Amino acid sequence: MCSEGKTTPKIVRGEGGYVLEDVPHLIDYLPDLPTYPNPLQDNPAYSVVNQYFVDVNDNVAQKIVVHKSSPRGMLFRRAGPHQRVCFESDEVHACIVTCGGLCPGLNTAIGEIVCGLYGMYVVRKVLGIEGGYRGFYSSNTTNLTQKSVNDIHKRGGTILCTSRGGHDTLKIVDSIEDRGINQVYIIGGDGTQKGASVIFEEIQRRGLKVAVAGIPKMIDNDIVVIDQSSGFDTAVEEAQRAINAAHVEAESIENGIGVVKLMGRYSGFIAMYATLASRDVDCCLIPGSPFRLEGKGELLEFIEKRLKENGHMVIVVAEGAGQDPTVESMRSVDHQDASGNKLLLDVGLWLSQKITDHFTRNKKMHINLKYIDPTYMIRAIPRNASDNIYCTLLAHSAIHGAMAGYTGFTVGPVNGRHAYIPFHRITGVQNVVVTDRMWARLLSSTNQPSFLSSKDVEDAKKGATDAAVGRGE
Ligand SMILES: Nc1ncnc2c1ncn2[C@@H]1O[C@H](COP(=O)(O)OP(=O)(O)OP(=O)(O)O)[C@@H](O)[C@H]1O
Ligand SMILES: O=P(O)(O)OC[C@H]1O[C@](O)(CO)[C@@H](O)[C@@H]1O
Ligand SMILES: [Mg+2]
Repeated sequence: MCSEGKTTPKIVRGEGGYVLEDVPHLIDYLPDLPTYPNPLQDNPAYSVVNQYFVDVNDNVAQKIVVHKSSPRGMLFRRAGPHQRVCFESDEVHACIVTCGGLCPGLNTAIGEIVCGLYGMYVVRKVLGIEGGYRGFYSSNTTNLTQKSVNDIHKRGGTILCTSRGGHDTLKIVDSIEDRGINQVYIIGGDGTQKGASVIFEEIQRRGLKVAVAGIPKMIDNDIVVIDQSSGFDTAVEEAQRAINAAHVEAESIENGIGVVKLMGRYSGFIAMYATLASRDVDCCLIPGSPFRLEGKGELLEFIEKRLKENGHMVIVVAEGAGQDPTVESMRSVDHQDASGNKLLLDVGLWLSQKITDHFTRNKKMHINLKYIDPTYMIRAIPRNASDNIYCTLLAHSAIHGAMAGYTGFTVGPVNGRHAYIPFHRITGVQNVVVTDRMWARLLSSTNQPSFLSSKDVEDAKKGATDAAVGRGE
């Protein structure tokens, strides 16, 4: 595995505090590249729409809440079809790969890249790389056609299969070069985008006319800059079913406790949003907001209090929660998956055991605890309607960008508008739940204590500032 790319940021400054963080373009290292009229101008569907093409000077602002005296913030290039493209239709040989964990909407993204290339740009050569990054050099490939992807958007998973690890940059780029591929569409999470970044670096170093486009997917919502990652909405919706079940079980028995563990290795977005959406949850625990079990005002005391008040309670715990020293014992510190991600032991099981032990030990109350772990169920399902449309737009934006010659970018919505974001802006830092207004809404909705000491509050505030700096805000 290589480290992230070292591309120098392409910053364009103008009057009035204008700062564009542009994405690389093939012309940056292939200055004589010819351009062609975009075939969309003759497409009966698109030619009737006013202003279908984006202006090359259209930008999207990262910061939309500004202060009178504060800097205006960074701009990104607006995504969309351009009047001129850098590829002729019959010269395009595209490939698509899916990497990392599953996520609802992967098949939509694959299908829409294929159909978009065929339908909008009259491309006829699209290759599916099977089994993630290692598939470039060790697996089969499959020819993708509009017919072969016809109804895959209705299915969960990825028809191309996926994997962790196996990112061998040189072998991957050799394979791209040997096969004559000139557009690479890479669908995956934060790790995948890091991998895409180093592939782009190597392609640029070799001076190849190959556009590399990243399409972000991940249920954890841990990619910075973009508003929200695709698949997240579906995962939150599916998590409701587990929370409902926990609630029904808990309220139907004396002193019932339902514990639901939701995915989120480093970030607690699924847990936080699923809790806010449900309103049946009494307590939500996420990474970044430490809690302790024993002691005044701590978790076990709160559970006892809530049971006395309501007779039942529901706890949602993100899988990455409980990483502070108090619960250090449950962490498998030395273990990593093939991609280098930290492997955790089951915080839900650990917590359930601790709660049960506590109430058995002090004999004050007989509790009935049910532990529900819907882990893979929330990501192995087909995408919902909104993620389907979202993935369609991501795929189309990626195609338009690659056809226009942009490269080394991830596409995604920034304040509601799709933009091209240079890889390095999203690979350096991970998106985590900042204990800000949304977290305050959650605390107020569940009426749980924050479990934070004054030192924790200080640390959280510092963490929030650092995270904002990391996100470039
Ligand atoms: N720093 C890196 N450099 C090169 N490749 C990387 C890097 N980090 C991760 N990768 C590769 O990216 C692929 C996916 O990474 P990972 O397993 O972390 O999933 P992800 O894309 O973050 O998705 P998710 O976390 O949502 O499951 C793997 O094949 C991994 O080898
Ligand atoms: O078991 P796997 O496939 O490695 O996936 C588990 C991980 O996937 C994620 O959902 C990211 O896709 C993490 O939250 C979780 O830790
Ligand atoms: Mg990841």
